[in-house]
Amino acid sequence: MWSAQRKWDPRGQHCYVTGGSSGLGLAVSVALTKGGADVSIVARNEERLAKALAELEARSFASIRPWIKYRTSPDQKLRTYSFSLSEPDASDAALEAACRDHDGKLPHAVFLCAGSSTPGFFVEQDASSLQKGMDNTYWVQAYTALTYTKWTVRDKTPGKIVFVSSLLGYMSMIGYSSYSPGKHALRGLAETLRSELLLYGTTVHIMFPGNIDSPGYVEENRVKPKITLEIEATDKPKAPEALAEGLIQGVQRGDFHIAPDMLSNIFRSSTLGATPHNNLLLDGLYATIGWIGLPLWRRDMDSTVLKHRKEHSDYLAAKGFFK
Ligand SMILES: NC(=O)C1=CN([C@@H]2O[C@H](COP(=O)(O)OP(=O)(O)OC[C@H]3O[C@@H](n4cnc5c(N)ncnc54)[C@H](OP(=O)(O)O)[C@@H]3O)[C@@H](O)[C@H]2O)C=CC1
Ligand SMILES: CCCCCCCCCCCCCCCC(=O)[C@@H](N)CO
Repeated sequence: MWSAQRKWDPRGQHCYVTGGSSGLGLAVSVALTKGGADVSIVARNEERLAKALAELEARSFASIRPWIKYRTSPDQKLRTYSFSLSEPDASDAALEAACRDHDGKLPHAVFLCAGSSTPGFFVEQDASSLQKGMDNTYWVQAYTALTYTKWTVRDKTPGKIVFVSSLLGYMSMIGYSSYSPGKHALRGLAETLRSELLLYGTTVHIMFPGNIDSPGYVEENRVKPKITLEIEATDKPKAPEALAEGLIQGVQRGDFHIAPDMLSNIFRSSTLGATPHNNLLLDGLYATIGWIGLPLWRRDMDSTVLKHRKEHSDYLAAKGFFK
């Protein structure tokens, strides 16, 4: 048969979604619930977790089965767990709690959507804010991946790990010194694991989305430098639901690097290295667009930054930076 591998089907699978109480993670949780999966959501804030669960359990009077909106069966287990995933012990405890509710069995797949961004100028950072940056990009996903890998190997069950990086895991620019490094680090981790976890039959994916129209995006924009906002304006935020669909389709196609839109594909194809292609022909096309377009874009961005010198200096002076 030509269609050698069957498409991944969430039905009946236990999916563990970190950051599932908001934005992309919530949209992924909804999509997986619609797909018939058991969904375990992990995040910190209990109120938001409760709201997310209410959303998953929402009823719709428009559907043929008027009491159910997303569920495909009354047997689906939809659960939430409050843990801080930037701590190693709490990450283990969260996974353990979700296993406990599934007869001790590990999730079939982990969707690592948790993360956050606090943009700002590098000169305004300190050791603690840079470390927090790594906590909220890299460690918040890496600890779970580590424990999940150990436990699946121990149980001799193959797993599935899906990381969420960002366009800022392919490139970077002014304002992202506390965020972009951790998102690049996730790429390095995913690349290592794609290779190493072949030993155990565990599959690894990583997505690189641009701006997401999420509560987290609203939050980060409150502190985002004006110049960063200006440069980013090209990348209109996308609906979490559309990106969640792109994420799940990418997993189903077996893409290692999941690029949910044109920009993501351009950056992906321009920085492939030894990363597997998604589509040899199209990747060549995207790389060509990038080869021409990216240097022009970067030159334009550099001149925008340079034009901002005076305003930036005034800003630092007003903050008392020079005294
Ligand atoms: N927003 C954007 O423009 C972009 C975002 N991304 C990435 O996509 C992912 C989703 O972003 P977005 O949809 O904006 O998400 P939101 O900021 O809307 O939600 C983030 C989720 O992660 C949880 N979370 C954050 N930190 C922790 C932690 N330490 N422990 C446990 N849970 C945590 C939050 O819950 P709680 O706070 O209650 O713990 C919440 O459920 C993130 O990894 C983000 O970096 C990538 C590209 C663009
Ligand atoms: C032909 C080539 C054209 C290139 C145009 C490139 C435009 C890029 C815009 C930058 C978008 C930054 C997204 C940040 C997402 C993110 O992770 C943050 N929201 C988190 O803080």
